[in-house]
Amino acid sequence: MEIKSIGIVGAGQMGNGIAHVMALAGYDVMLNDINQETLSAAMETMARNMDRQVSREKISADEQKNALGRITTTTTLTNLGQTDLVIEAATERETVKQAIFEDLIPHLKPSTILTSNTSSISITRLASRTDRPERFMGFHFMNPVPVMQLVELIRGIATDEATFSACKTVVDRLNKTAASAEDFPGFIVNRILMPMINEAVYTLYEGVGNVKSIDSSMKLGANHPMGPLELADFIGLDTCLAIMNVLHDGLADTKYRPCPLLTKYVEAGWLGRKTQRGFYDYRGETPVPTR
Ligand SMILES: CC(=O)CC(=O)SCCNC(=O)CCNC(=O)[C@H](O)C(C)(C)COP(=O)(O)OP(=O)(O)OC[C@H]1O[C@@H](n2cnc3c(N)ncnc32)[C@H](O)[C@@H]1OP(=O)(O)O
Ligand SMILES: NC(=O)C1=CN([C@@H]2O[C@H](COP(=O)(O)OP(=O)(O)OC[C@H]3O[C@@H](n4cnc5c(N)ncnc54)[C@H](OP(=O)(O)O)[C@@H]3O)[C@@H](O)[C@H]2O)C=CC1
Repeated sequence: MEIKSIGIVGAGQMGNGIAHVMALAGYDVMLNDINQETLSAAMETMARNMDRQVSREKISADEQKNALGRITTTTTLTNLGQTDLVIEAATERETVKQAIFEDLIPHLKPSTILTSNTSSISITRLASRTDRPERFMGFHFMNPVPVMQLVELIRGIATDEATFSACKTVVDRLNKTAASAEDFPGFIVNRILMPMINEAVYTLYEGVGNVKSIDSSMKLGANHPMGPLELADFIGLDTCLAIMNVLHDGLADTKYRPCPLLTKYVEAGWLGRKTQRGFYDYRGETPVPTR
């Protein structure tokens, strides 16, 4: 089945990045969020990110105009029912994702493929609550979506080959690279990346280093493009904590216990860049470490 239209649920940093690349690749995109302001902010972010691509001659002004014209926004979830492929990119909480799929199901075409951009939650469990586990899978983009090359494709226990192949065709059309991962907590990237970030928070918690020395050490000593605490702020500390909890619960091993300092930042509402404060304070000209 050929995918022509794509519904995206959640217009946060991942949702707007996914809409951006899908529209540039020629898909009709319908972007949904519970918040009209979030939808307006997402359209502004996409226009700004495409402006930068035009100024660097990665895309033409016409391509930008056509891509932005292919995106419609809606606060009514059920409007996504007639799209060919739905990518759920709402907050990393299983109850939120389940409620979205439950509300959407009565309005879907029989052929619509359902996917989730979840960073860690069981695809098989999400699929089992829908009417179409064979047409359900994980479609996991990396942040920032317009820049990162990888998309993890995760089959649930019931996902059929036609669904996998339709999603793989979409990844190919985006000129990105698909990696197939089995459905275990955190899949591949976050199974490896998130314990490193959590360990960086323990290194801070135990006073082995401060925010600046930990990030500089990993940038200059291991050639990472961002230090682990800077990266945690970039991903969102709520998302990092949610992923650690899924690893901890799902793999039942104490080595995945979330650092209490990570929990404390999330309890404070210091979620990183998206709330302007996390391991760094972003409210001034340059980011200032908070510890
Ligand atoms: C949590 C999960 O489930 C999975 C995940 O996503 S894990 C997180 C994975 N992501 C990472 O690890 C990112 C690590 N960081 C990096 O790779 C780099 O720091 C970075 C690409 C984000 C920025 O790179 P940089 O060299 O410092 O900045 P800069 O030169 O300004 O930007 C490089 C390019 O990225 C673009 N870019 C940067 N931030 C962007 C953003 N937020 N959105 C869109 N484009 C962006 C720039 O426009 C620039 O594009 P061109 O090459 O086309 O000119
Ligand atoms: N951040 C990252 O680096 C990565 C994240 N992911 C995954 O992508 C998903 C989204 O993460 P991210 O974009 O960072 O998170 P954000 O917090 O930036 O965005 C989530 C968005 O979903 C909205 N939302 C919440 N509930 C609903 C709902 N019922 N219907 C529609 N929209 C809703 C939120 O609205 P409001 O703010 O009003 O609550 C918010 O706008 C998560 O599953 C995350 O694990 C995957 C790869 C990388």
